[in-house]
Formats: sequence, C-alpha cells, structure tokens
Amino acid sequence: MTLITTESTGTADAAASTLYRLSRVVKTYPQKGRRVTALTGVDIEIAAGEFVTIQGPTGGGKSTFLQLLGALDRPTSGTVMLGGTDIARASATALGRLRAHEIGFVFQGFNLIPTLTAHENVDMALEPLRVAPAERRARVAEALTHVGLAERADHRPGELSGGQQQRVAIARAIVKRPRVLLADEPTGNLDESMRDEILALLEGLNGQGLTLIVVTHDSAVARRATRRLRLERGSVRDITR
Ligand SMILES: Nc1ncnc2c1ncn2[C@@H]1O[C@H](COP(=O)(O)OP(=O)(O)OP(=O)(O)O)[C@@H](O)[C@H]1O
Repeated sequence: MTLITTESTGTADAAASTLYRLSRVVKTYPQKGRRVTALTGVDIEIAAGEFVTIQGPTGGGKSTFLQLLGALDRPTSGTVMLGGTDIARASATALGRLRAHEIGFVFQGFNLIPTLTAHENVDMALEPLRVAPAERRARVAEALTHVGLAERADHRPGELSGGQQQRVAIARAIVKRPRVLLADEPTGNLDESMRDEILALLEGLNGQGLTLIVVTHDSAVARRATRRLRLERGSVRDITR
C-alpha cells in the first residue's frame, strides 16, 4: 500500500533528512493597538519520520506554531523551510499547492462535511491533485480500508461514531500521500477507548514512515512520541526524556 511519499519513507536515510527547518521565527499579532508576541524566535528542525508532540499551557503559541508548519500563515520574521520551500516567502499560490499536496491536517472537531459520505469527504482531498477518476476511486477506497472503514464508505458523518469520524478525517489527510501529518488535539473529543484506537492508527502511520506533528494536552498521546516539545510563552523547549 502506498499511503506515503518516497520522501517520507521510514528508512534510516529518510529519518536523517530534515523536513522542517525553522530559524529565528517570530510571530506577532496586532491586538487593540499593540502587538501580542505568540512566538519569540523559534529555532528548530524536524526530521522526516519523527512523531513529535507539542504540549504547553493555553496561549503558549501551539496553534500559531502549527499554523506556520501547515503553511496556513506566515511568520512576522524568520524562515520556515518545508523541504526547499520557505513558507515565509512563497507566493499564496505556492502555499496553496503545498497545503493541497504535501500536508495532511487532522483537527479536534473532525471537520467533515456533514452532507457528504465518508467516501466523498475523503475524495475531496484529491480534487486539487488532478488524479484520474479510476485512480481517484482506488485511492479513496485504499485510504478508507487503511483506517478500517471500507464498509462505511457510504455513511455520512452523522451515522458514524466520533472515533469513526476521526478515522475518516485521517483517511482524508493520508489519501493525498502527504509528506507530513499535522494534528491539533486529534483525540480531544474522544473517550479513552476511541482515543487508543486513533493513537494506534497514528502510530501505525508513523511506523510506515509518515512524519507526525501533534498538538496535544493528552499525556497518553505524548508518551508515544519520539520527540516531545513544550511551547511556553512563545519559546520551544525539548522535553523528551
Ligand atoms: N489571530 C490572533 N490575533 C491576536 N492574537 C492572537 C491571535 N492568535 C493567537 N493570538 C495570541 O497569541 C498567543 C498564542 O496563541 P496560540 O493560540 O498560538 O496559543 P495556544 O498555545 O495554541 O493556546 P490554546 O492551547 O489555548 O489553543 C496568545 O497570547 C493569543 O492570544
């Protein structure tokens, strides 16, 4: 099964290759006539194949950090390299392309379209990729099989449990064969048994070489990471033990 790209295979070579390189990243937001600093000058590298978790207090800068990694926003200063692209300086078109092709997103609230079936929700991610119809159908089926939902392809989100909805969201993220999967509290809305299912699925994907970067308050998730980061008052600290 080819769910991930060659750039992110789990070989020792790929594991040693840098996926993200952030240098002196500052992010400020205007707020009531002054500027709030969300990131104070972050320097960090993330290698292909890592499973990184990001923890920290509310307002510490986690969402801001994830938005920059996801090419959803640009830093105020500094560079955010994803492979050979500097997210700070790339055109809006290039960033859109990066998000569509290279980055899978998973959110706490699943963010599925309620009127579409599981198959249609996953298929949407292939829309910008110009995949031929037959291959498109095969890739969607493969992604749904991978998350254990082949039998539920025709179900709408309202007919699925929270854990199953998150599986559909993960299928939607991996169907594009991204270089990295970014997740914001992916287990935040789930009970313990569903959390463990999703965690096992994410770990399996990482075992196949997919780079995972997960913002989480859940220490059970963080315990499985290969590297744990803490973001507090806009700075990153490595807390892997
Ligand atoms: N769009 C915005 N406009 C103004 N200030 C913002 C904006 N987004 C974030 N901030 C501020 O930047 C800082 C970091 O916020 P961020 O959302 O990145 O933290 P967080 O660690 O994700 O918090 P939480 O765990 O509550 O989601 C906070 O002081 C926040 O108020």
